Amino acid sequence: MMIPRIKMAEQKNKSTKHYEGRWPHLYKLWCSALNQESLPQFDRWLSQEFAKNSKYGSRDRRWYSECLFAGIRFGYFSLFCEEFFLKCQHVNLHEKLIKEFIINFEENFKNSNQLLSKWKEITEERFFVWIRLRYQLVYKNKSSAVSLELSSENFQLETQFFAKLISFLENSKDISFHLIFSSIPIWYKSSLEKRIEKSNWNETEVKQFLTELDSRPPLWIRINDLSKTELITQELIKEGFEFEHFDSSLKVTGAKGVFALQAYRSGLFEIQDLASQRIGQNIQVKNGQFVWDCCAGGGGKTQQIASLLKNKGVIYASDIREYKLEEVKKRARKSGFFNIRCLPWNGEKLPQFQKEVENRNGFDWVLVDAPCSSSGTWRRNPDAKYRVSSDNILSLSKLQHSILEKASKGVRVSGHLVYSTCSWVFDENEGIVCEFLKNNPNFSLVKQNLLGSPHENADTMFAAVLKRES
Ligand SMILES: C[S@@+](CC[C@H](N)C(=O)[O-])C[C@H]1O[C@@H](n2cnc3c(N)ncnc32)[C@H](O)[C@@H]1O
Repeated sequence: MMIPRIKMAEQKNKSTKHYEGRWPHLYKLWCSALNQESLPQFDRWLSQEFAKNSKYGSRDRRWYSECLFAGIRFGYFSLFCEEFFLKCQHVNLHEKLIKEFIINFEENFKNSNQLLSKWKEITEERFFVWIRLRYQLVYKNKSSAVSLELSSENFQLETQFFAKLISFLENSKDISFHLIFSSIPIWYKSSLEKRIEKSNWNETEVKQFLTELDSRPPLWIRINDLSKTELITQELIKEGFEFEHFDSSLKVTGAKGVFALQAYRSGLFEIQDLASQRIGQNIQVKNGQFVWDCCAGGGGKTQQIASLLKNKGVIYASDIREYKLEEVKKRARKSGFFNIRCLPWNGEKLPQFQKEVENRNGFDWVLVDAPCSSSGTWRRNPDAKYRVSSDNILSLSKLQHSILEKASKGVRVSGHLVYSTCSWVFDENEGIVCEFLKNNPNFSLVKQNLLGSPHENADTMFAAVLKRES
């Protein structure tokens, strides 16, 4: 395989040759990802690959990880460029031509299977030409650990074509152009238009939202017990991390992970995105109250609620996947929370809670952190944007509506129902809440908000607080 000459700016004192040696390995990893039965959950798949390849050092891993994530992040864009280039490289580019090509592209690529089979047809070298050109634009504006540059004598035609195309995509008012530039499948166009309209986003907010998708989000941690803040920050400083403090949250930057820290191992803090923390903050529990976290997953929010309750109240954690509840129990033990009771639930009839719940006529708080498209987590998991198409959104919203309806039966009079997702799609959020309120006049809306990006440097999530009046 021909390896293009490249210049790497990761460490200026290292020879270019050193980095060139990595490209064949990168291509092999990329092929292996594409040869899975379906698009793998990328972060999980990559850590398994690294575990199999102990020969990769930590710098190599960081480089491969950044490049492969860029591959997934900008894979839709790369495919668009390659198809467009092959068809129109000798033609003068103009807005109408690009528009027509986008319509054609949308027709041909309607789901992840179609994308995946086309990605397999493009040589890895050509696929990464567009990725590298696109990635450079990110690098210009942000400090990043890795930079990829194409040598000027290689791929000149592609580089010139890219520059012309980008000037159209960046300067157009057409939302389809922005979607292509941000490598978001066009099938999200109507959802994004609806979000812009309903949230009344101005141009800056739209730009901020789309630009933040270009790179990974920062690492956010949540302090379990504020009285231990000093202990945590001391260890972070000692281990060379930098951080910014926001109430009980810290934005942490460092060359290594935080898993090895004593403060993490002894449960003094949890890794939790800021937007996810904002959801938990809606649950304003008082000492002694009862909470049901009915889609608890691995227990991120269960832990947060437990830290608010300080063992003076009870939390039931449920999920359809029982193995996830094992994780909830493990984390509870680590953090010293003794008031978490795990009970599987399949989203239908209420589970058999202990008598204590019946005695109180239900829960003070029920949290429905519903399964969703995960569109708000694309920065972290860019593969998620290809996994869901418009049809999936429809079936997801039916499931969300059903779970919310069933879970609401667990709320006592004057208690609260909190509905949340890690999605920015209106039909999974405000749309569900609106339908629920129509069917349940005994509930009223206290508040509903989109959380995180574009207003905070975090994922984008949604939370609505409803009160049972009678
Ligand atoms: C968004 S995740 C929850 C994340 C979790 N609350 C956290 O903070 O880490 C949604 C969860 O809903 C669960 N789920 C999906 N369908 C369900 C159903 N019909 N009934 C109950 N839980 C369901 C999934 O297994 C998944 O763990």
